[in-house]
Amino acid sequence: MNDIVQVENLNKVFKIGKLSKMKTVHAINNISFEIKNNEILALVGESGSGKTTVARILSRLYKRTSGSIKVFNKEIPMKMSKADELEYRKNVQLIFQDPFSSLNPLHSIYYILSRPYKIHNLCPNNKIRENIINILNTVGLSDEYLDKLPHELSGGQRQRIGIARALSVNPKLILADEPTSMLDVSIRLDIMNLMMKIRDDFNVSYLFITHDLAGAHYIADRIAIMYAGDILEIGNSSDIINDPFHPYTKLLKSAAPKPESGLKPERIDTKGEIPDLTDLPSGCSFHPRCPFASDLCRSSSPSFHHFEHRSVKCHLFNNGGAK
Ligand SMILES: Nc1ncnc2c1ncn2[C@@H]1O[C@H](COP(=O)(O)OP(=O)(O)OP(=O)(O)O)[C@@H](O)[C@H]1O
Repeated sequence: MNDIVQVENLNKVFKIGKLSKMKTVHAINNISFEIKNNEILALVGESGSGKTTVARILSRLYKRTSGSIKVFNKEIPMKMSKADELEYRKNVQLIFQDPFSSLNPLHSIYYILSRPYKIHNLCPNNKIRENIINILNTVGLSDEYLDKLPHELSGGQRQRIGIARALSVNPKLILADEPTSMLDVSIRLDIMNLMMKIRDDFNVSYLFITHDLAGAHYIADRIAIMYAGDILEIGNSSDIINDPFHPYTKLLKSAAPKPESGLKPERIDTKGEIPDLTDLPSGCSFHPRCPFASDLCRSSSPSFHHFEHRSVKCHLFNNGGAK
């Protein structure tokens, strides 16, 4: 499979506060990953681990502090011409978490879905309506929604409109930032199934951001586990869920709430919370919470150890890796 996106040594810091009280938030700390053609990569982690920041950098809503981003093997510069920016946004679309606020309440569904066709000049004006109806059908809605306002739709229907809007420009990559977290449990599966069908029918790749390990297992080919702006384990979904290697992945699995997901609870003893990103701990960022932490973990940052279908950033694997 060819890579759609290659991210290398990505960093993002935010400066917060003023003058002498200014602090540096280390939101993303030197992460690397790739998303392959037709692949769904899930980014999983607790609140504040940096998932949304990654999506915002990839969608160019945030500027990266440093690091390299390649799309189709072409380096994406920090600054782009307007034409290149438009082309980039056509290829890389974002679906938002909140289907209630991501659609302008004053505009009809027709108007909302017509914008991408006009902005990107995708077809003659007299073809827009036909294309919108096709895309509505693709996301499981009919033309009776064209004249409705967003408040007349359910959360699931609104998220379908968000997906239709993203899909209308024929993107190569969709960045889906917790697209199901605000929906009823019964609707979540429908939306994930729709996204998977779209992946197959339109050959798009996704970066799927979620707190929910079970949801990630359901939809994703590979999972990257994020903690304090870093990726601690990345690899094949089934391997990571059925047999997590990193102590933090084990912790996430043990906290996964859904017995019907097939996840077997495996409690590990741990303490504490995600570290202060303005004052990251020395060594491994997870060591203050890790029941297996040694002096080495406190003093030295681990590098990745590579296994057949995954990579793990943990000193426990230094000697080939007893788990
Ligand atoms: N614009 C900003 N200015 C300052 N700090 C920011 C900004 N955006 C994000 N952060 C900080 O960066 C860190 C990562 O935030 P981010 O929203 O990416 O995490 P997340 O994993 O997506 O969390 P959640 O699941 O709650 O959305 C947090 O400490 C957050 O406070």
